[in-house]
Amino acid sequence: MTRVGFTKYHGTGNDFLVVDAEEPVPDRAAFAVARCDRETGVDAGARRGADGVLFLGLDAGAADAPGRDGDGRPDDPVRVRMTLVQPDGSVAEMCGNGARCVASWAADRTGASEFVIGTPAGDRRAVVGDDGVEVEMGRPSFAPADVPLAGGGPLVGRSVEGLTVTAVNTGVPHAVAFVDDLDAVDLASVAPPVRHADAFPEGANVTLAEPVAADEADAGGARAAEFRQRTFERGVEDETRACGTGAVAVLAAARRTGRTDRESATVSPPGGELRVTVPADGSATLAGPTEREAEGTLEAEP
Ligand SMILES: N[C@@H](CCC[C@H](N)C(=O)O)C(=O)O
Repeated sequence: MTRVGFTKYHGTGNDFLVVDAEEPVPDRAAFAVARCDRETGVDAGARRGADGVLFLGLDAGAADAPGRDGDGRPDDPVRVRMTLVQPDGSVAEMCGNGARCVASWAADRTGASEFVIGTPAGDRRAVVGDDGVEVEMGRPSFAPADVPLAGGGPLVGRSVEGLTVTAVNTGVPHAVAFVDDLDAVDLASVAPPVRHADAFPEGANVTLAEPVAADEADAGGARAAEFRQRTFERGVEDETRACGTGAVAVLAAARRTGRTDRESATVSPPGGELRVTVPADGSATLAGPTEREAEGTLEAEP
């Protein structure tokens, strides 16, 4: 039996097995389905199983010590190719917390601190610093073709399966609903009908957000600076401890629906605290801590 090496990382509780893309895994979907299972999957790190497997490829030469090219200029950022295979075997176009873990893994491997991560949603720059990892997340889009939506115009503050949602693509589709009491919602019951609604031909992650703070000077204004977040993830088919594309979706939807006019906010999923920016013009960013939890080997064929 062939064995492959893995490392486990998490970003604010969103946990991933990381496997070098060179490793001989014959069926990545079957590997992810088996290893991510919360009951029977990999017993490593804080929780058994995982929210996905990141198959990563470092570009040739990236493992060299970082420094300066022969001409004295700093090296170009190291390129890493990222493929996230989810617990149901599907491949996600983008994953914000996954991308933060990718940068941590690449930093541990190379000693570099700046990376360009190649994802199916496009290239994303990432910087590893003392207080965490920041990733560029691209521009959130509400355009029906981008989300994607089944038809009509943008879906902003409209009822889908009983939940008032705003649909936005932040690398993957999210249906964002603002609620007064996040803890009062039975997400496991409310989310699946929205996740599978006809409005979303490719499905959607379902993200709930509760605005929790507006400073005194802003009383009465649309200036929420902090949100709590919960996300039911497509591909995991369950609630996760954190979702980075979801955190960006919260601020993008809050701006779009007039709940805040701030370009930056703190978004807190159950697993920790994320810093998000959504500028009026330009790429969103996502920043927060990551942690390397465990490493080992696994049979390549489950
Ligand atoms: N956990 C992720 C999102 C992963 C993709 C999602 N489940 C989907 O299929 O759209 C994040 O941190 O962004």
